[in-house]
Amino acid sequence: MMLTFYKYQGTGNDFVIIDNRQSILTKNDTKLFARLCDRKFGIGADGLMLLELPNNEQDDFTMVYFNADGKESSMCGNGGRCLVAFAAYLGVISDTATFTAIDGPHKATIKKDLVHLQMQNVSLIEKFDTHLFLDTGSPHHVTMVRELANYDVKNIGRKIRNGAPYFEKGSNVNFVEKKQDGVFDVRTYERGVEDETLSCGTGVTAVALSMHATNLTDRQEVVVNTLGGELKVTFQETENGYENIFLIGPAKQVFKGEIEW
Ligand SMILES: N[C@@H](CCC[C@H](N)C(=O)O)C(=O)O
Repeated sequence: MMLTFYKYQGTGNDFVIIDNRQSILTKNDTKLFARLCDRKFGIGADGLMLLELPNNEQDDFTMVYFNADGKESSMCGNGGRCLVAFAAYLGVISDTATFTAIDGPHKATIKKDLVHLQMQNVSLIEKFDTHLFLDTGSPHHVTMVRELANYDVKNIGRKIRNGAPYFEKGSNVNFVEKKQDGVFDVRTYERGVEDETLSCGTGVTAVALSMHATNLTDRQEVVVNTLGGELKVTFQETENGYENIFLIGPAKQVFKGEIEW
């Protein structure tokens, strides 16, 4: 049997997307998802998403996200932006979307080819001597480094991801360098891909909030450069933490295809 799929990328974080409104696949098809994400034996991607029917009257669709290892995971910011672009391509939405992902409800708008995705509020940023830790829909360890371009993200990231206090559950790990006020470079080791990816949207969001929380910028509009391109994060600091957080950037369809399954 042939399965129709779509390939999308958001600043180089790439995804297989399947229109699952007819429930052709289930969440238990984890071996299939891992095979489709495999860069040698499948299509190749950092993750896979199912666009499913909404579970309530407000939503346009439901987002279900799996890492490249085939396991369902927490929120994917770049994935969410790509799924909004896919929903527009399908005609499920025009230029605004309301959908639910594993971390709760999201709103998004498409403006001039950029997807503005609202992320969950963040009330807790844990500060340690060497790093910060926060959850922006997915868990993120954020640490400042020098000479980011030459940094061994894969090996040092893997060690932190597997070490205390994260162990098997893991964390994504972001290495950051300040470029100028309100502009930061980041490279991310992603849990579930178990490698560096070109970009991580929840990671970029975590970096922007962390930089503000540690006074490395007082701007509430932060530019974060990833290896795959530029993302912007806007937010408001309130007495409850950070609210009205938006992750803003491009999301492009790369190709459509069919694969035997
Ligand atoms: N690439 C993502 C994050 C995907 C989830 C992550 N790998 C995890 O398991 O925590 C993004 O753009 O946010």
